[in-house]
Amino acid sequence: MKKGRGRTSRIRRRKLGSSQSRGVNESYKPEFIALKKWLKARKFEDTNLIPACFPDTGRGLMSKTSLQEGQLIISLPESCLLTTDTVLRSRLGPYIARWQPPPSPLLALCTFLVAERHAGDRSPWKPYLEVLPKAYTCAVCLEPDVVALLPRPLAEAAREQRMRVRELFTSSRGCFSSLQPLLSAAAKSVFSYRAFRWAWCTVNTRAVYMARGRRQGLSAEPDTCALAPFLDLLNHSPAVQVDAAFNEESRCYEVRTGSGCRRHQEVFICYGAHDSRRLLLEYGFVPRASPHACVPVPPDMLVKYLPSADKQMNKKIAILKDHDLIENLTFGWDGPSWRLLTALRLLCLEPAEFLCWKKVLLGEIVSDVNEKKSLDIAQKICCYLTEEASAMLQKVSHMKEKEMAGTHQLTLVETLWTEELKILRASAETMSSVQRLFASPRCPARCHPLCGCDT
Ligand SMILES: C[S@@+](CC[C@H](N)C(=O)[O-])C[C@H]1O[C@@H](n2cnc3c(N)ncnc32)[C@H](O)[C@@H]1O
Repeated sequence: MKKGRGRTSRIRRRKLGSSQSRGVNESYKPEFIALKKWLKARKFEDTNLIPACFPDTGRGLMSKTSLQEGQLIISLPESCLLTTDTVLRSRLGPYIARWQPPPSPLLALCTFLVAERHAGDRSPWKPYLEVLPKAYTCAVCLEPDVVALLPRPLAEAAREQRMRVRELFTSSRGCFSSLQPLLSAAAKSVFSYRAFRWAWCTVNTRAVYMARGRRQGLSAEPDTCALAPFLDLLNHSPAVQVDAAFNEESRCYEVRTGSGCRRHQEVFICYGAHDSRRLLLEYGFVPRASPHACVPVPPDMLVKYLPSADKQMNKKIAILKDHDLIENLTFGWDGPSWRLLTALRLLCLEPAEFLCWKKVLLGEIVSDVNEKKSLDIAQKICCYLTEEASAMLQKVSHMKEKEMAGTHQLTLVETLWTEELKILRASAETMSSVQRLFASPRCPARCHPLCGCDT
């Protein structure tokens, strides 16, 4: 019997499949039946994908058959897409066209979503609106107490996002009230901040990229978002490649798989090479064990463990700035990034070595002393960030116990810190093994990339 083809391995494989990715079919649900009927009426041809709920990723799309590399998996006719043309051609169009200053494409889409949701049964988009999430978890929706638990730069970005959405809402109030003749309730209550934020999150987390020219009646801001019913049930995986674009010939938005997919597995697309913090900020989720995940080092941490008396420090910092090496310095699953290590090597140069700074920027190792010092500093920074992550996790756990904020939001933050802690521990481990090599007087096995071995 061939290895891995026996009964035991089949059972093991089945168990793996069920715990990791097997989804529960949701296509029987009334909202999906209605959506399918609506799509069919708009000439959408049935696909091999069905809505399902997955243990790790929640609601997504499952393949009924195995998919080949390069296969067309969705082809959504233009009539199913919700774009600014949909808005301008709708009953809202003549009102929006009179707004001064002209609204951005984003504002037009958000306004349409709020008005159509309010229209309920009267909206031709009802079957689509019915399957949209009722609530979101991207940063703008997080409670202030939860935002305060995020890593500092992310908390700042979250507050900035909140301010931006608030500002867009406040500055558009006059425009919303002009829609009163179309509404069956007071414009103020229909266009509440909550309703507007829901619409903003819908566009931000679900729209596909579809660049179009400027439309009359709208501002000059880029018009790049289209809502794509059904297609927007696809979840993100950094591991897949897809080809997705509007096909001018077929007039359909098409998605082709770049990698195959087994029957009954979740089908993913890739939203971009985003790290976990960005995914939380923009999409409201944190993937587990993502290969793109990393922990950024705040620029002020770089010099925290270096002697303040270093007379060349200002020059070194200026060089790092000139060469764009002061930001995007990270720890990853396999240790400090090349950028981080290069920045530290430069900062750790002894006065006599300073003339070699160009070599450092080219990736050369100047001396064992410099290499060891850089690694020691990297380890200290990693240790500091590890302690910070552990302390934050304790805080989150305390808040969960005392029910001081929404459990779902707290769990999201907890997942982020837990993932970062895992990365930092993996990084520390890699650095320790290299440091051990440096500790031995002769180092016959200096073959790790961090060793700088050039054989
Ligand atoms: C375009 S929608 C995908 C469909 C969505 N899951 C749904 O039920 O409608 C994007 C949202 O799906 C969720 N999502 C996408 N990829 C995910 C993943 N790998 N793990 C967990 N949630 C994910 C996030 O909430 C994100 O904002």
